[in-house]
Amino acid sequence: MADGGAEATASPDSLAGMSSEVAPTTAPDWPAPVAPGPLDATVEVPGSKSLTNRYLVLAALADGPGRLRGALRSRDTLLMAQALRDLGTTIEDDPEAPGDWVVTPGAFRGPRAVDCGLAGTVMRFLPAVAALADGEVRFDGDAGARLRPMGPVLAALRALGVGVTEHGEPGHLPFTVTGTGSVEGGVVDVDASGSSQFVSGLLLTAPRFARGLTVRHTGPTLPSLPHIEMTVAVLRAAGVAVDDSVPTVWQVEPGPVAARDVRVEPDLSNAAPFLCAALVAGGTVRVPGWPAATTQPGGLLPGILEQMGATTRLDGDVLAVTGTGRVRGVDLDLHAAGEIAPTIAALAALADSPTRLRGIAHLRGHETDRLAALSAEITRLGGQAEQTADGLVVTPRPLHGGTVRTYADHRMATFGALLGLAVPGVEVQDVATTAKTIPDFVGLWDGMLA
Ligand SMILES: O=C(O)C1=C[C@@H](OP(=O)(O)O)[C@@H](O)[C@H](O)C1
Ligand SMILES: C=C(OP(=O)(O)O)C(=O)O
Repeated sequence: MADGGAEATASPDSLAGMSSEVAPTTAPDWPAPVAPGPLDATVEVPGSKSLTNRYLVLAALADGPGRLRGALRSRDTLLMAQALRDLGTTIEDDPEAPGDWVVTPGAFRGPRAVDCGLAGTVMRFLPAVAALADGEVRFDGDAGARLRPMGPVLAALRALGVGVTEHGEPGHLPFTVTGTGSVEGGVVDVDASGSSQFVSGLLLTAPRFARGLTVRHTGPTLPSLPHIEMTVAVLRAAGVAVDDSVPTVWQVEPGPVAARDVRVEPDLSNAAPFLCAALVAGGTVRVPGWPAATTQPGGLLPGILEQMGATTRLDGDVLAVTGTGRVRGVDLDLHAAGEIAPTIAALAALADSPTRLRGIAHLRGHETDRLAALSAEITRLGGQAEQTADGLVVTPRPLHGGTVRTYADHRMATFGALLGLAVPGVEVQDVATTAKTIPDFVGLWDGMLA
């Protein structure tokens, strides 16, 4: 089971190799169900993608075996696990504790090839790990992954003396990192206006650099700060000293990464379409396991949904969102929580007044150009949505049925599902793309409506 070995659960792993280019042509469009009436549902949302992939990387860098409980098993996390295995880490299921991953660190090895799929976390978090390997590590992914920005990560590694060879468009996959077994570290400037993951990916491996690492952000904007705070929090929880007292500068001390036994929070961004369903259909949707405090950007959802007309209540660890079927438009700066923008855009298209979403220019480099995709798909169904320099303006109009194109983007599929709750005749192309972060999306959606 070490070194590239298959894990015991065969079926979820088969998702990891699933090509998002192939899926759309083989699967029929999914008829998105119309809400049967006001909802009264409890939805158990699987683990957080962002936390699972951070914990996997830190466990592989740790000073002994660790355990992840409640880890997400989806395409992005299975790709991360497989890549770490290929690099020398042992990641196994525990037959005594189904769902747990037991991670035993090993020396990182090259030459190897990493399949990033379309996962930003894999393509941005693993190049720094590969710099610790003793040989070449080639990175590539889906056709769509080759469009996603990578330049600042590659420039930072080069500035740190790590060998990087680009094989295609400069600043994009595919590329090769040539590790020598160690990285000196020091100080590096990074323009992270395109993605917070450029910073997170350097910080996660930084404690294993000989001198640690100081990362200074140089760009005009910084998206997804909660995700960087998440990186800092998981590092600190593993005993790593991180100074983030100066805004947009992060200083990671060199030192051991403690092996840990961690439980992964539910994915609050994946909870979003279910919670939003209560606003669209009326009634109440509950999500158990809601953390009292979190660095996930989905923690902002209760406040946002209240602005859009919901009432929310946290009862112990159960978040309940209640809607009336009427949605209010909003003016929102989503730079901290860009990954929930497609879901909020669906609400906006069904609202009773216009919505402006700001601060999300970087969504043009997500799984697809999400501003273009959202504008095109809202328009396709008869709505009105225009791109701005840094977001979208959505002006509600009566929508009609039609096929929502998903562009290999899981959040475009859940966007389509949400519209379908209120608009008869919506079909979602390639709903299987949801497997990127939530493999049983259709089952959970049907269960919520049953
Ligand atoms: O670090 C992470 O886990 C993530 C950071 C964010 O990326 P961007 O800063 O590129 O938006 C987010 O959108 C993505 O879904 C996950
Ligand atoms: C932007 C996203 O993913 P990634 O981690 O691939 O960047 C997302 O899940 O919305």
